[in-house]
Amino acid sequence: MATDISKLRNIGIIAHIDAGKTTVTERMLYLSGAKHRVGRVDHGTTDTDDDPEEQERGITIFSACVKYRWKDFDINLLDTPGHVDFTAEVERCLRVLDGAVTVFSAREGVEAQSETVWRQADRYEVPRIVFINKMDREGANFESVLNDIGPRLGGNPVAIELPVGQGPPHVSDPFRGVIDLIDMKMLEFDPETEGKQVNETEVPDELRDDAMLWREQMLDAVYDLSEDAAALALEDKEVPREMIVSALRAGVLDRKIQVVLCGSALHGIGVQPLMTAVGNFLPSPLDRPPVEGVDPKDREKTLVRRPDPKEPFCGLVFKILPAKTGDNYWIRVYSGQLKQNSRVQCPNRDKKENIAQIWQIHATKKDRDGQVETVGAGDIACVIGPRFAITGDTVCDTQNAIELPSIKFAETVISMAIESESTGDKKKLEETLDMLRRQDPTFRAVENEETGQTLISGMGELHLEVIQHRLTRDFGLNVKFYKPRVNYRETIGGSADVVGVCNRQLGGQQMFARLSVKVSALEESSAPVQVFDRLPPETPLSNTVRQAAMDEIRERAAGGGLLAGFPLSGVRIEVYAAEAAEEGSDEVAFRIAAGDAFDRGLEAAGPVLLEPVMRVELTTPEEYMGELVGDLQQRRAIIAATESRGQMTVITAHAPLKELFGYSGSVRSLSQGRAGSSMEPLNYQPAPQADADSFTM
Ligand SMILES: Nc1nc2c(ncn2[C@@H]2O[C@H](COP(=O)(O)OP(=O)(O)OP(=O)(O)O)[C@@H](O)[C@H]2O)c(=O)[nH]1
Repeated sequence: MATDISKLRNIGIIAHIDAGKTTVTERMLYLSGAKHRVGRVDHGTTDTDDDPEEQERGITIFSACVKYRWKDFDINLLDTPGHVDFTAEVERCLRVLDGAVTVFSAREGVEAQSETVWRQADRYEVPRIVFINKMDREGANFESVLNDIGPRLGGNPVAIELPVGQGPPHVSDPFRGVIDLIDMKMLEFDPETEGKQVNETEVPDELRDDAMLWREQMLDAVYDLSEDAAALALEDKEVPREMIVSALRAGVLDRKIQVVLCGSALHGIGVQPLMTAVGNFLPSPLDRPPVEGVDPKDREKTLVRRPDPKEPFCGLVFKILPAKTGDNYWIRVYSGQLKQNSRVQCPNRDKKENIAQIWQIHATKKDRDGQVETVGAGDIACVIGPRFAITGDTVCDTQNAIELPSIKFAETVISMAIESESTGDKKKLEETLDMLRRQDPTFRAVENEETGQTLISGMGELHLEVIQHRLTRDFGLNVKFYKPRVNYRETIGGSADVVGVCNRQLGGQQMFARLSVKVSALEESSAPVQVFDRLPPETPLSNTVRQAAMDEIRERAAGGGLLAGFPLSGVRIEVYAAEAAEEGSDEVAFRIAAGDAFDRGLEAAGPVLLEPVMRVELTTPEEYMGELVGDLQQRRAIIAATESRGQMTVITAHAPLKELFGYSGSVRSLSQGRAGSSMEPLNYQPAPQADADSFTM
């Protein structure tokens, strides 16, 4: 177990699909001494695991995070899927990792999806290093990828390696190793040992001038980052190696630069220097800012926790995996120590949780996975025992509670009603949905007691398809699925000034209240509803009556819009005048007037139905462009960008989700399987009038 936090690295590998994330990961685990497990990670074939220990314990190794040692560093490598349809998975990893290796393909370079993950990493302020993979591929071009990182991603790459040759064996100057620009050594990786054996030699004469030029470029970056190094350079003195490394490290940690390395993970070239670079240039938990949260008892109060074992314990649940022996809770510990057989607080659920067992999952056989008694600040571990927390929840010391910001996941955009075919299955379905919901924070399931159906919601058609398969195939449930529909929202088109009135006999008494309300549309139609009490101080209302009127408006707004009760957004409601009578102007009267004002205001401001719009990315050979664009236009899509990348054209379009059901299948058939598509929620936009009318007819 790691005790020296300064040597601990919590990292993820982020990349476009196919850039080689899995291959790089596998190679790192292999080189650090792990058993080679190709194919398991991305194919999810853990159910065929032949490791009896894994089966017995029901823990799926390599699913969330593995620990390995490289030199004197302890690395926690988090698994991040590259597929944009599951960006939530990437979000949760970015939240708990300290640094990342971004992998690009030397052939395809910076792809659209690389931009998505790069920007996600920017948002979480994650320091990065870059690995340009697939240097052995035909058409590999190190310099062109390097030069794209600035303009396309806003990065500032600094090469610390230079490839020796590029491309496959049959080209005149194939890729065969790298030159380390810091130590000015040539590194070659023996294919006989799958690259395990590294031969270090002097830089050959014919490459020396070129390498010196590249080293100068690297040193220019060092001078910008370190005054001491710049001063030495001015005096024409050699900058010591340690100073170069520490200046580059500081630059990476401050997110001013990204050091760049290259290789071919598939052929075991260049991976050891990458592993060393993870230790040298990526942050330890001590290098990251302390975490901030709020005091659950006084949410105005900000609390801070440092990665110090002496601080009170706090951690974040970032992944939950079901297991026969009790769900596996993956926790990043931010401060203090988490102890086995202890109880911790989960402020998000207002519950106490048991910590029955703590496991560390090692990648190497010699370190055997093991149960540990404690896990310290900065580290990541798998815990068995909790029952209430869901992904994104905080767990903390019961006496020193703190609630960390939860992981933000996008709202669901698609729903489907489901129903168990037999009453016997009903309970099992409920339990399974509950388990899936805890595992997957972007999945919702709400039971409708009137119809007995459950409405499940997710991030897209593919997401619900995956859930559907899991329910029927993995859990053997007999479930009926209805047609999916998009999740609409409601807003208003304009503004209105209205008066809500209550003037009626109720229980033999005359009730009276009038409330003047201004309703207006917010600029952002998806912004939460704002309700303001702007009644002047001289208003003749008691605090309770006034509060009742405001509560009524807030409750009505939370109940949804006028068209069909879909969630309401983008609306501001200001209550600015009230009139009461001598008698009969109590809470009930003002609640009635407030409800009336709400309805009139929304009606007068013009209710608008909003539909989810997706950002679609389509990659196709030129010849299918016409047909695919025609198909997109029929789906009410707006083409936002068209770009040619090598032999492929990449189209970015914005289209309503309602028109995209079955889209990936249609792309495949229109292009004979040659084009591919991916989509992610973009925003909400007004739906066609006919759709809105269908709810009011
Ligand atoms: N020639 C060559 N092929 C590579 C290299 N690295 C990976 N590949 C191949 O590229 C393909 C994609 O590699 P993966 O490691 O699965 O890529 P990934 O980024 O993990 O892809 P996803 O899991 O789909 O996100 C596979 O066929 C690999 O064998 C490399 O260095 N050289």
